[in-house]
Amino acid sequence: MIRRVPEGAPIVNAAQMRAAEEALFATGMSQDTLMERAGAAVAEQVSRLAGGRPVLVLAGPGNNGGDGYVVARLLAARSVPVSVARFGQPKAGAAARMAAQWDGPVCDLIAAQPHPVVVDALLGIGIPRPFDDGIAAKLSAIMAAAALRIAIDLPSGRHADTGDGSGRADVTIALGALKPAHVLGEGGAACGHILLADIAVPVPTDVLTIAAPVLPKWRYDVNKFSRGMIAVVSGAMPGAGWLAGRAALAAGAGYVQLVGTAPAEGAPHALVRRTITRATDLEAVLDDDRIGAVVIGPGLGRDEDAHTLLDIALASPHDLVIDGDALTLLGRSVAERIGADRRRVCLTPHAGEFARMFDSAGDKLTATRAAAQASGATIVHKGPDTVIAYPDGRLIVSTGTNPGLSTAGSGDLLAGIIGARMAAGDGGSDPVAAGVWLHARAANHMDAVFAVDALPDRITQEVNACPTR
Ligand SMILES: NC(=O)C1=CN([C@@H]2O[C@H](COP(=O)(O)OP(=O)(O)OC[C@H]3O[C@@H](n4cnc5c(N)ncnc54)[C@H](OP(=O)(O)O)[C@@H]3O)[C@@H](O)[C@H]2O)[C@@H](O)CC1
Ligand SMILES: [K+]
Repeated sequence: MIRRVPEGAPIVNAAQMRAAEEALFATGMSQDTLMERAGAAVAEQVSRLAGGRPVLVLAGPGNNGGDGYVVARLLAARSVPVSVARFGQPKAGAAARMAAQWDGPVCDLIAAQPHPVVVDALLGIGIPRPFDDGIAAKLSAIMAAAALRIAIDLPSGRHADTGDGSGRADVTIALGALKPAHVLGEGGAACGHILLADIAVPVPTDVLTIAAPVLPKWRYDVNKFSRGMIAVVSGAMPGAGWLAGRAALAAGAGYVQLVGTAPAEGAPHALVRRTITRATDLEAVLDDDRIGAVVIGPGLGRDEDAHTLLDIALASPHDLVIDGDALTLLGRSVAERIGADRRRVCLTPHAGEFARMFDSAGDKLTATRAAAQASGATIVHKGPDTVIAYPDGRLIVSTGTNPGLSTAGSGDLLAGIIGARMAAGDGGSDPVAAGVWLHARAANHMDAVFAVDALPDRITQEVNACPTR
């Protein structure tokens, strides 16, 4: 299943969400009004998704439970069959006032009967404590019997900032903004499809989910160099370099050179093969100011030649995409090796490579942002939750991608696509995010199992479908 996650949506942690709500309350808005607004947005979605099936709302003691009582009332007003299973006494304030307005069927959670549609309003962004054994068993029976589980804000039991915990849902309706739990790791997967309810709470943040890119428009006099000339440095395993080069062509590059000491037999004809006799010959190949970006790392190996090739690429003035073995060769000296000059450097580590270069303790958003700021590079920290961090502190998260992308060669394609977009010139949206989006989008249009050799054609279709500016 490919999870749907809203594009270009803000992501904030629980403390930031509370601060945003407090700022709104300080302008005179009441908590009841905001809760009514949240409940209305959720009820609208639940009534659409339930399709007339009976709904059970599980209402907890906090404001998440308060939202649940509003949802129950608004569903009943739409003639949806609905009842409430209460967990704990609603706390004083808006939650208690909303509970008092529910005059429909209600029972204690422990006595609840199975329903086809369950709305989980037990716990939201409050810090969750584990449920006691009886409640946990009842909850899991109710959830297992439901055909559709819709969580308000978070699947109850998940920690908003980390996603740790045990709740699950088929659909999660995030209120006001996404939280890290919606996008990171196992917690993200546990949320199912994510809908974002706009409850008009301004949430200032520089962390967003990825959005469809706008690509730069070609000038009337476009040529193969201005479309983007890429040098893909190929190493001990030339197949990886071919994949990167093939993906660069697929993503719109005008001229892709595959440079390496191993003869590139069998590579697609559209790739310009430059077989060099010694690794040091790379210097002459890169002495070409038409080159828009150099991709190095896929299949590079870690031998002496690999070191030489990487040294030469780093010494060149070109924008760089550094992937695979080249990341491992850089290791902890990445910041000093890539230097602080004005060219753009993009590093594309998976979790293991990231840990060899940077401190990976803590959550992925914080660790990736710190790494980008320390190195001055844009970092694509790959995984089921790919985090792109820019040196200025911004973060973009790509999640919900076809798990079929987790295969050897997939990262080689990504490096090539990003290289192509970096070399394509200015005018569109950020080239690194564009590359990540194209890669994920192409994969989402494939079946669950596919060979990466088949992906470039799909990448081209995605490029052609993108708007230009
Ligand atoms: N702020 C606003 O105006 C708006 C907020 N909105 C909504 O509010 C939600 C946040 O509300 P919230 O802060 O009340 O936290 P929430 O997660 O509902 O409850 C925490 C409570 O649960 C309790 N508890 C925890 N674990 C437990 C356990 N195992 N067993 C028993 N109890 C347990 C915990 O108890 P404690 O640990 O404090 O003893 C605490 O009392 C947010 O997600 C959104 O849905 C929207 O309406 C928009 C307007
Ligand atoms: K919930």
